[in-house]
Amino acid sequence: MLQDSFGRRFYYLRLSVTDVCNFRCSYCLPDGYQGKPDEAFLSASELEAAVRGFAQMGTQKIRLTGGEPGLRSDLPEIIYRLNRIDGINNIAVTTNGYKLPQRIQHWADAGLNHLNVSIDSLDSSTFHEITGHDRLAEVLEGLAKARELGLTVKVNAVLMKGVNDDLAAVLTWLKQTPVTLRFIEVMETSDQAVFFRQYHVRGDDIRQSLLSQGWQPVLRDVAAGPAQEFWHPDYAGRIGLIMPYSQDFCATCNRLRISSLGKLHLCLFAEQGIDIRPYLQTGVPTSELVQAVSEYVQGKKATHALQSHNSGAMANLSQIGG
Ligand SMILES: Nc1nc2c(ncn2[C@@H]2O[C@H](COP(=O)(O)OP(=O)(O)OP(=O)(O)O)[C@@H](O)[C@H]2O)c(=O)[nH]1
Ligand SMILES: C[S@@+](CC[C@H](N)C(=O)[O-])C[C@H]1O[C@@H](n2cnc3c(N)ncnc32)[C@H](O)[C@@H]1O
Ligand code: SF4
Ligand code: SF4
Repeated sequence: MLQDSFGRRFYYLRLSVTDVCNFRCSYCLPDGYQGKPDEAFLSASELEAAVRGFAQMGTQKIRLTGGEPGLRSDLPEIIYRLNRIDGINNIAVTTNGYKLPQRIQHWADAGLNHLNVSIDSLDSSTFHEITGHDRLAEVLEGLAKARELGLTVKVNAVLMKGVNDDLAAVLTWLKQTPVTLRFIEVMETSDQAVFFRQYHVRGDDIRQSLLSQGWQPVLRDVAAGPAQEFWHPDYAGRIGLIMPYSQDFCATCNRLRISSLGKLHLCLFAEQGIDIRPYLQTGVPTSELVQAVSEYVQGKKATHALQSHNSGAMANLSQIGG
């Protein structure tokens, strides 16, 4: 089992399948995608080779992210291939929900079991303002379809002071809607220092408010993401908080990341990654990947350095998929 020098084990692998995105979220790509859309992103067979290796090292859960993973036309094939690998029991996608009603059936047919959809506001004009797209209704329709297809569905909302930090509106929605909505504290990246200063708000006030209203913490699974989740007997949905600025956030880190160009990153805010693409080629034994990763992971740091405004190489989260 893959383990770092602090005894943390890695059950969860996040794969960015593209860094291209069609949205312009204010906290991520406010001017839209600026890179080259024809970069050589890892192919379905390279992704499969990577996941075979990581499954041998104890990975149980794969999340496909981006950029916008839905822009990869071979996403159903990728899901299908990864889903058949021994040891992998969870395949998840994080998406902005663009054309979700048309796409979700294909993803579900390929074996997707979990879907996280970014919905920063349940008000359509605020959603439009944040993302640059007037598509809230489409995204909500896709989300409902995903639930009908039996997927576990979660919603991500990046918490922004004065924009979407109204807990009451979210609670009204969760009363009847059986999904988990997670507020994510906005994280500072090198492109977005000014935005961060203006909009960052701590999730802890929401946590206190939830506890005082009878919400109770949910126990985390070993392969769970970083959210602290809460449930309430009077609500169909749950609420989660992702608070990277809170103490000990990184103590339970159980995940590694591979960028769309094949670099393994030990942390979302690492300075660099190592190129693992050479290990993913036909004829290269999986043991070579396993050895390289097992050695590299020993260099994983205890925590990020966001408190000192150091975001490592992270200009924006679309580079590696959050
Ligand atoms: N700092 C930090 N933020 C993270 C980490 N993992 C997830 N996040 C943040 O949470 C956001 C939402 O993550 P998702 O892609 O929905 O995945 P997840 O939270 O692991 O999802 P579940 O597996 O469903 O719990 C990411 O885009 C990041 O903004 C992490 O390891 N470190
Ligand atoms: C980078 S996106 C990639 C997947 C897909 N495009 C989406 O938006 O769901 C993954 C998640 O990162 C979150 N995110 C992006 N930039 C962020 C930031 N600076 N701080 C916190 N979360 C951020 C987004 O809200 C989204 O939920
Ligand atoms: S958060 Fe996701 S949808 Fe929004 S710009 Fe970034 S990558 Fe695109
Ligand atoms: S910031 Fe880095 S160390 Fe901390 S939880 Fe995220 S990936 Fe893990």
